[in-house]
Amino acid sequence: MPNFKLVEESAKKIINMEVRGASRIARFAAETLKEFAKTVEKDFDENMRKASEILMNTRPTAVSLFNAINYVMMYKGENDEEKKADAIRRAEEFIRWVDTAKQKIGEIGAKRIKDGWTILTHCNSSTALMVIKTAFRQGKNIEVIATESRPRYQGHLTVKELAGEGIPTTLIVDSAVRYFMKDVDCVIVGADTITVNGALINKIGTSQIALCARESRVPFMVCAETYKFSPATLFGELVVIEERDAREVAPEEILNLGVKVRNPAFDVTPREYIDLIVTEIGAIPPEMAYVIIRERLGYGLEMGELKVSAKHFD
Ligand SMILES: O=P(O)(O)OC[C@H]1O[C@H](OP(=O)(O)O)[C@H](O)[C@@H]1O
Repeated sequence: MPNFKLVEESAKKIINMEVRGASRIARFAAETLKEFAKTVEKDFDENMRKASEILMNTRPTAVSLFNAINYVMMYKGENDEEKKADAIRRAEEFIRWVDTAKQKIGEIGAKRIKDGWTILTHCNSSTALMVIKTAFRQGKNIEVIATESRPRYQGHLTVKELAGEGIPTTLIVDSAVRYFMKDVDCVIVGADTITVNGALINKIGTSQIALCARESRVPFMVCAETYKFSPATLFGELVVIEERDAREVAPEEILNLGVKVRNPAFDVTPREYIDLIVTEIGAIPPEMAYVIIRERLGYGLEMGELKVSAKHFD
C-alpha cells in the first residue's frame, strides 16, 4: 500500500516549520519521496504525482523544494519496477547533492573571509553558517553578529550553533542592524531562491540589511546551492512570497482589535546589492544566475524557444 500517511506527516512538518531552512526542506522532500516510492506497488506514476503534489503545496517560496521534487520526478523506466529503482536512485543523488554542495560552499566562501573580521548574519542559514564555521576552523579569528530574526527567532538557533563552535557571537534585535553596521566587515546570508535576474529571496529583513550594508560599503555575500536558482523565473513566473499566520506576529489581544497584521516570511533583495553568490561550483556575480539555470539545471532559451531539458547532477 502506498504510504500517503508518511507524505502527509512530512508535509505537516514542513508547514509548521519543524523541518525548515531551504536546503533541509529540499533534502527532507527527497527523503520522503524515496521512502514513499519504496511503498508503491502499482500505478507508480499516479501515486508519485499525488505524493509530490502534497509536498509541493507546503511552503511556496523556497525553490529548493520544487527543484528537489522535480529532480526525483524525472525518473525513467520501462515499467513500475524500473521507475521505482530510478526514483530511489535519483532521490539519493539529490540528497548527496545537498550534502556535498554545502561542504564545497563552506570551502569556497571561507576564502573570502579575512582574519579579524566581524560578520553579520540574518536568520538561520545552514549554508551561510558552514562558511563562517569553515573560516573559524581554519584558524581565522572572527566574530559574528546575529539578528534574532523575528517572528520565528531563527537567530536563536544561529547563536546556539555558533556558541557551540566557540565562535564569539553577539545577538541583536533586527532593528539594530544599522546601529551596528559600522562594526561589520561583511554580511553573509543564505538564500531561499535566486531568480534569473540575480535577485535574492531570503528571510524577511534581508533586503533592509543589504540596503544598510550598501550604505556603509560593507560587502554582501549570499551562500546558495545551485538548486536554489529558480528555473520558473526564466519562464516569466514571479516568486510567491509566503505570508504566514498573523498569530506568529501579534498576540490575541492585538488581533482582537481588528487591526490588520501582515506577516510575509521573505523579501526580495535586488541584485545591485549583492557582491557575490557563493555556490558549490564557484563564487559568481548575481548576473550569472541565467548561466546557472541553463548550464547546471538544464533549462534554457534556445533558438528563440523555451526549451527544458532534464539535467543530471554530477
Ligand atoms: O538552506 P539554508 O542555507 O539552511 O537556509 C536558507 C534559508 O532558509 C530559511 O528559511 P526558513 O527559516 O525555512 O523560513 C532562511 O531564510 C535561510 O536564509
